[in-house]
Amino acid sequence: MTTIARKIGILGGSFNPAHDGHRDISLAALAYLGLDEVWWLVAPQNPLKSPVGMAPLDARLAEAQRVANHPRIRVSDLELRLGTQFTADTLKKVVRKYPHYRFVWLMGADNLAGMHRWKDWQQIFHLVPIAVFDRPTYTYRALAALAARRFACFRAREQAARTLVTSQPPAWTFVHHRLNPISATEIRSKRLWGESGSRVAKPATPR
Ligand SMILES: Nc1ncnc2c1ncn2[C@@H]1O[C@H](COP(=O)(O)OP(=O)(O)OP(=O)(O)O)[C@@H](O)[C@H]1O
Ligand SMILES: O=C(O)c1ccc[n+]([C@@H]2O[C@H](COP(=O)([O-])O)[C@@H](O)[C@H]2O)c1
Repeated sequence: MTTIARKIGILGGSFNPAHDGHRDISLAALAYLGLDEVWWLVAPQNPLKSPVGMAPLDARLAEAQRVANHPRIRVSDLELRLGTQFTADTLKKVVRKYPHYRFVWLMGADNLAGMHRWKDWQQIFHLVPIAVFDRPTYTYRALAALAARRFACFRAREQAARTLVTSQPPAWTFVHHRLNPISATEIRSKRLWGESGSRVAKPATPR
């Protein structure tokens, strides 16, 4: 009897805080990519972002759990437990730790646009397949970026998205879906300034 490997999408992020944009692309990933689960890997600290204004990991995990609210979205502190900060290192360890699972890295178009600044970014393409979800204002920048151009010949048709997770990397696709303009930056600025526009004495931490 052959066992069918579980298909897992990994959405790495700062989740400072988590919001419906994360949930929307996770639900789209479950449906379009035919996944069993999506794991939200809440990053202790994105190496390219400032730690200033980054809420404590525990608070971000708790808020992510509240926002995810779905039986097939798991919120995880795996990077903390693995002791990794860079995605290439995380994915190497994850693939080794779960040899019977199949993984696909999920990210928004803004991340593809800047991926050539990540440590060992080309290695990431060789570790797992990648699904990029369109995001308002980033479509062109993402598809014109160095990562998209360098791996252009490994781009799979969107219609073949269901087979992406079991494809041999490098393999990636760009998913068009119902766009959501929300961002954590916008949420943080509203919390800091209040709806009236006057500055309020609220910390930039999740509720
Ligand atoms: N509205 C959205 N549409 C598509 N992808 C998104 C959206 N929001 C976040 N993502 C993706 O989710 C992942 C984690 O994002 P992150 O936690 O940094 O949220 P963010 O809203 O981009 O935060 P910030 O505004 O602080 O940079 C990234 O791959 C990002 O591209
Ligand atoms: O590995 C890197 O060099 C690297 C640089 C920037 C971002 N990342 C990862 O990209 C994911 C998205 O980050 P963020 O802050 O945009 O949500 C998250 O898992 C980060 O750890 C990784």
